[in-house]
Amino acid sequence: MITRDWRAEIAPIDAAVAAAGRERIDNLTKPQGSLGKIETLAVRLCAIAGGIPAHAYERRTILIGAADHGVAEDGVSAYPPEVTAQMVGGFLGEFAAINAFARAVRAEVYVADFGVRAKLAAHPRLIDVHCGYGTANLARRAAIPRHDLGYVLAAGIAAYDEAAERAPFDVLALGEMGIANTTAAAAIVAAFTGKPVRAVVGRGTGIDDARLAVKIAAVEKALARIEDFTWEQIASEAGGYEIVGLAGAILSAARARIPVVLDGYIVAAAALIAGAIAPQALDYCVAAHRSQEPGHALALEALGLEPLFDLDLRLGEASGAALALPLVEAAARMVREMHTFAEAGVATKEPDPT
Ligand SMILES: O=C(O)c1ccc[n+]([C@@H]2O[C@H](COP(=O)([O-])O)[C@@H](O)[C@H]2O)c1
Ligand SMILES: Cc1cc2nc[nH]c2cc1C
Repeated sequence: MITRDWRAEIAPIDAAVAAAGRERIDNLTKPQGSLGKIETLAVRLCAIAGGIPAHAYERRTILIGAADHGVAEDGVSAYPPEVTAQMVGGFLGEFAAINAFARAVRAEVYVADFGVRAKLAAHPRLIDVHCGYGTANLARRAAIPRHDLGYVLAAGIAAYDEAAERAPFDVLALGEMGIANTTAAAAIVAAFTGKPVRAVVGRGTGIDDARLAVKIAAVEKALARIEDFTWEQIASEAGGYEIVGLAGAILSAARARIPVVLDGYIVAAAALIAGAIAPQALDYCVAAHRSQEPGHALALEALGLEPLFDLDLRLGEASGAALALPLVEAAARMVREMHTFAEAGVATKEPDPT
C-alpha cells in the first residue's frame, strides 16, 4: 500500500548536531535560557539544517489543504458544508484571515484541493490534487476506502512538489479548510492517543450542546469500527482527504529537510498519521500554537511537540502557523547573527558562591 519506504527516506536528525547548536546558543550574549522557546526552536532549526542554518527562512509558503467531510450531513458543524468551497474562494480571492496574516508575515499562500465537494475553477494559487468529492460519512462507514489511502498520500506529495515548484521555500506552514473536519480529527486523535472521546471532541466552529452530542456519537461510531489501530485503518475510518494529504506533505517536507510549521487541531491529526508512517518526520515539525480545541493539547503531547504560543485561536486555515513564521526567522537570526560571549568580549556569568 505505501509505495515508498519513508522510514528509509527521511534522515533522522543528528543528536550531536542538536547538542552543538544548544552549546552555541548557551554561549550567545544573553543569560542562558533567557530566550525560552525561541532557543528550543533554534536548536531544532540547527538539527534540521545539520548545523547553523544557512539563511533566515525568509522564503515562506503557506499550504492550505481543503476537503469536504460526509459527516457534515449529520449537523456536526455550526456551518453548512458549502462553506468549504466558499472559503477556498476567499483564500484565492485573498480576502480571508489567512491572506491578511500572510501579507503581515510575507508568505505565499497556496490551496490544495484534496477533496472539495464542489468543482473548483482553475486558479494560479490552487493546486488540483482532487481525490474525491468529499469523504463518506464516518458515522456510517469508512470515510476513505482503504485502497485509496496510498493515492491520497501521493496527492499530498504532489501538492508539496507543486508548491515547491511554483515558489521555492525554506519553511512550509500547513493549514486546512474543511467543514466538519474537527470530527474526523477527533476520531484520529482518540484512536492514536487512547483518550476518551469526550476529551478530544470540542466545539469546532462553535456548536451547541445538541450538535456536540451528535458529534460525540459520530466519533464513537467510527472508533467502534477500528480494530487494529494501524494508521491505515484509522485514516480510512476517519478520513479526511485533506488530513491524509497533509500527512503526505509533512513526510515530503521532512524528506527535503524543510521545517514544517503545524497549525491547529486538524493538522496535528495529520502529523499523528505522518508520525505513524515515519516517526522521525516529527523531528522536522514545529507546533505553532495550542488551539482552543481541547483535544489539541492532547494531540501535541502525543506528538512530543510543545506549541510556541497560545492566542486562543480556533480558526484553522493556517492562521496560527502563519503567525509562527516570524518566530522561525527570529530564532534563525538569533543563532546566525548573535555573537558569543567570547566573540563579543562580554564578561560571562559570575560563578555561584559555594
Ligand atoms: O485549527 C483548529 O484548531 C480549528 C479548530 C476549530 C475549527 N477549525 C476550522 O473550522 C472548520 C472545522 O470546524 P467544524 O466545526 O466544521 O468541524 C475547519 O475549516 C477548520 O479549519 C480549526
Ligand atoms: C467562515 C469559516 C472560515 C474558516 N476558516 C477555516 N475554517 C473555517 C470555518 C468557517 C465556518
